Amino acid sequence: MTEAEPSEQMTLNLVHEPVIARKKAKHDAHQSRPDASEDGETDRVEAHPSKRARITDDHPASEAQDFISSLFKHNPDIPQLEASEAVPLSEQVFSGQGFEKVGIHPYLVKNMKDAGIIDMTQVQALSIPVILAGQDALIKSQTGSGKTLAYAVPILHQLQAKTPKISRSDGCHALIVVPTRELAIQSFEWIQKLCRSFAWIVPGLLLGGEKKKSEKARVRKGINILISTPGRLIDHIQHTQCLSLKHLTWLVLDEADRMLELGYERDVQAILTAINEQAQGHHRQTLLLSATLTSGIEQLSEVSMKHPKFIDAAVNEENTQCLTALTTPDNLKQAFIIVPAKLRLVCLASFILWKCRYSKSRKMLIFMATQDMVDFLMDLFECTLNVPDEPHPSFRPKKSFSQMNLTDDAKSLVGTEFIDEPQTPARKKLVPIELLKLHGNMSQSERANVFKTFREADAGLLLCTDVAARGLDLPQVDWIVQYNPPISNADYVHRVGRTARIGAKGSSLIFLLPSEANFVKELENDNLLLAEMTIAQILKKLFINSELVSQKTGKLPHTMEEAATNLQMKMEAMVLNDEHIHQRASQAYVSFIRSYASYPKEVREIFCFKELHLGHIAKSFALRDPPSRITGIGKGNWVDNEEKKKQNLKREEKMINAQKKRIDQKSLIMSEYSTGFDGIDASSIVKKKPPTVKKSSKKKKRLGKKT
Ligand SMILES: Nc1ncnc2c1ncn2[C@@H]1O[C@H](COP(=O)(O)OP(=O)(O)OP(=O)(O)O)[C@@H](O)[C@H]1O
Repeated sequence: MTEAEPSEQMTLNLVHEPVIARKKAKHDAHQSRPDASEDGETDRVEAHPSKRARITDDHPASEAQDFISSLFKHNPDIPQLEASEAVPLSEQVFSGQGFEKVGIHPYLVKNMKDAGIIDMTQVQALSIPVILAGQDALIKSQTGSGKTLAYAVPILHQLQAKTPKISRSDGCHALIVVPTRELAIQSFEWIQKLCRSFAWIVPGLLLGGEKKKSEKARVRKGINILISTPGRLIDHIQHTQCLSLKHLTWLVLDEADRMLELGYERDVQAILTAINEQAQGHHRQTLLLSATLTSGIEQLSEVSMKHPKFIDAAVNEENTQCLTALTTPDNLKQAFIIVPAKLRLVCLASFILWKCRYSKSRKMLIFMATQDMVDFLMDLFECTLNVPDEPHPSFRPKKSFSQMNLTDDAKSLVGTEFIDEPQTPARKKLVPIELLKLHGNMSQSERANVFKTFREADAGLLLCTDVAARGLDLPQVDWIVQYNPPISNADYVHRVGRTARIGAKGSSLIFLLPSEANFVKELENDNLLLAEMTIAQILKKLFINSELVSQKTGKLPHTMEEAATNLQMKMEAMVLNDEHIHQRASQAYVSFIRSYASYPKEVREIFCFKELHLGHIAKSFALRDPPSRITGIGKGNWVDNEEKKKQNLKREEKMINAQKKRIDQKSLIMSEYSTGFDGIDASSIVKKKPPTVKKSSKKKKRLGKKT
């Protein structure tokens, strides 16, 4: 691969001494960092722990060195981070009180009991009485703490008690707006479960992806509790005359802070305008919920709520922090790893093998920056991690000790040394890793299928974009990996919140480039404390368990570096030889570069485009082409005849056109939250200016009031 190497030759040292030295230097202060290793190991990694480390006569050192590509050379240094003073906020999950305590209807209590829900969580105990009292509320509690039931239970309790009984012809009494289709489905399923004993209350779901005609027919029949995504809802408000909001009493905006971002505020404003027009004079209660409430939420509360009550489940006598403070579950172990660009891919693949094949923790979510990255890595891992290695055809393994019909005496003469030689691995039956992907550019039926499959699976790996970052309740996820960092601390909290839900244990790992190391500090400023994991910790597992032989010799690796190189080579060979995967790799690379260039300016100092070494980044996509060749931009004079040149130009043009659709971070993320609603220009609906998000310390203080 052609790379513009830095002038100074730097070699990444994978043996553990520097880490130990660093640990020593940090010593006392470092004790505040939790230990990253989730299986009770320390950070210590023996450089060459097993018999494979020995270089025999058949494998002279020079040959072993040959195996090592430039993966471990010319990498930037890994910065040493100071220990943090941050003290994470703690939030109690359960309240220790039953739902009867707040006067909830016994049938509702029974329906919850049937689903294994007995005691209220802290946020439920705080919110339900406020909602029952008819007050508007701004509700914040950590991810996975039961906010759905915190609003659904009191709404249903009041709906069933209405006299005369509500009927389908009334239209919508409660409207629940959520940012993604998956979250809409999930909330709908819960409301359906709770409604079981109240047959006259009809919940309904509008989320696009389904024919609008059949959605209209369902609206015409009558829906009392309507759950929808914003775009689709506006479409119906505009075009479905039978959608009646005149009896609307409850408006719930779940993931309220998300509703303020990325153009959603216009949709929300349009929904509020429609409700105000149709339900004039009718008492309305508005509830805004999220695990993170940014200061901008106050503008939304000002336009949509009257004298709202602020509920923060983390606030208690000891902790009086304001509503905008970030909290993660106590049972979540968070770690970061600083990986130079060239080693990113192999570290990710090794981490997947470690957690999804070699250990018991086997349900993992990996967040990526773009849809193209998800598509590419899905295909690449399917073809490499799930396909056993073929030994090199010319390789003739020596007979193993057990294959030689030696007498016991002869065996003792030969000695056990002989067994220790690296052999062609026995053709073990490979346990495939269940790979799934989820992003906003998939059909609704595909998305629904993946969501259902992953939710029900005991093990598996879901590669996804931020479409899965908010609200999704996926049981027993062991690991959250952020292969690309999020654009804000709040997004970090939502992503890691897909694990360690409702008191369960979970772990998370974020990959950072050396130039991005300050993101750890940024998180610490919000009292989010992460332990450091090292590259050696990950690659050690690959080496010990290696099923990957060298493509060159067909033999097992002798060192950790060699094991990593074998894996990287396998992936590079796949990209090189498979036109489809090569195309995907190139698109993924371009999409990554574009998304990186458009990080919001608040974090651009950390995610600085100029710090990217594009040649090294290309390696992290298993591409051997020089960057100019991948993007088609720049000098790269790499074709040797006119015909080929034309073909390549065409290919590049096609690729760049495809990329134009996903040109910046904002539109990228908007597409992730696509509601399935096409062809409507929100600006044509809303004339009123949306609430602008300003930072105001005074207002922050007001948000900080205790409930
Ligand atoms: N009182 C309870 N007891 C036991 N489990 C509960 C209780 N309330 C909710 N749960 C369960 O907790 C899980 C998380 O609930 P929910 O999805 O509502 O969390 P959330 O706070 O909305 O999370 P997020 O902020 O990620 O959206 C669900 O599986 C739900 O069934």
